[in-house]
Amino acid sequence: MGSYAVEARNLRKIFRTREGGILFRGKQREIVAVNDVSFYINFGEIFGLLGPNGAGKTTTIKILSTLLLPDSGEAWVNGFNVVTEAKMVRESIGVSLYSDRGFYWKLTGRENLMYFARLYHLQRDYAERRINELFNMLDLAGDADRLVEEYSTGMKSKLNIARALLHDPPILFLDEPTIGLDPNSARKVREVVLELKKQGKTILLTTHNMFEAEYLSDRVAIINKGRIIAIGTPRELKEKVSGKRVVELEVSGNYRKLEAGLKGIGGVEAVSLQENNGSGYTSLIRIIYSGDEVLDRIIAMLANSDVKIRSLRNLEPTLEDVFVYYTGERLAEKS
Ligand SMILES: Nc1ncnc2c1ncn2[C@@H]1O[C@H](COP(=O)(O)OP(=O)(O)OP(=O)(O)O)[C@@H](O)[C@H]1O
Repeated sequence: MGSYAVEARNLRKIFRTREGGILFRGKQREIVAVNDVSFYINFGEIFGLLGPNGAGKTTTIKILSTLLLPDSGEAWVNGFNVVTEAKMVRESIGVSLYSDRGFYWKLTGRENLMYFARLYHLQRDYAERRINELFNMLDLAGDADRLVEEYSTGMKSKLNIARALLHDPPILFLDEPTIGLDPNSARKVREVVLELKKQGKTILLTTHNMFEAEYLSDRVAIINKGRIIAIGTPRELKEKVSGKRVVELEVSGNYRKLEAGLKGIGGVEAVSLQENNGSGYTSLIRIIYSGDEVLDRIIAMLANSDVKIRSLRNLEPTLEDVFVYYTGERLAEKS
């Protein structure tokens, strides 16, 4: 446990809620948000937790940040136990949670960071220098003295990351660092993540964007419904689907009726659907298959139905296909 930056062993977290909320006290429901999750992160590594909404990524980060207690299992961060040595864990980490932007809107970006620096008992001189450094690193220098209420989503996200870095922690947890950002801000945040790695930081980031996971991470854990379904370098993960072929068909019409038939074609290994591909009219079917002539059979089946093929693309397998291969579902393609 001492030799890893982060180690999680069989973590499990169950939320118990009541249907209908507080007013209508309905049946109790159990949600296993994190189910037997184990992984380690080496010092200096960027580790991506990739999974769709509700997969358990944020809950895992909250357990590792000491914000939630696990129901069972153990975890260590920087060698410290997240339950029994929570204070030492908190001193070792910087956390940027997607849901928590908690800034004072009527203060400037700089004043906000100064406030948090005081909360961390940072020396004033150090804090002033560090805040300037972070504003420069995040391309926020020009906006440092504007009120946070005037900040765009991207600027608030960057300020959130700056706050996590104030005390220069060796380990960073970034929850969906680029979600909702415009492409330029997202690119900047990715550059900053790589720069932080160069400085020797260990970074755990969550994302539902497979390109981001692949681009940034040394190793990736794919998580779905609370369980880790595969772990490895992006290359190792893609080897699980190497040798297989991937075709993406854009179709219009009622595809659902055909789904079982397509899955039944010999050589078809996984079929997944993304409905209403932006336009609202078409769906994207992604099919992983192996063997010759399988594509001909797929096309023949579609041609004999009332579904119309709008376009067809052969693709190189990606992490998305690893996810599809294991789950038969698609990652939400928002970003
Ligand atoms: N406080 C809570 N009470 C009840 N259920 C919760 C609570 N927090 C999370 N959950 C549930 O636990 C599951 C995992 O949620 P979590 O936020 O960890 O997922 P996630 O992978 O981070 O997804 P997202 O990207 O949507 O945040 C979900 O089903 C969610 O509804």
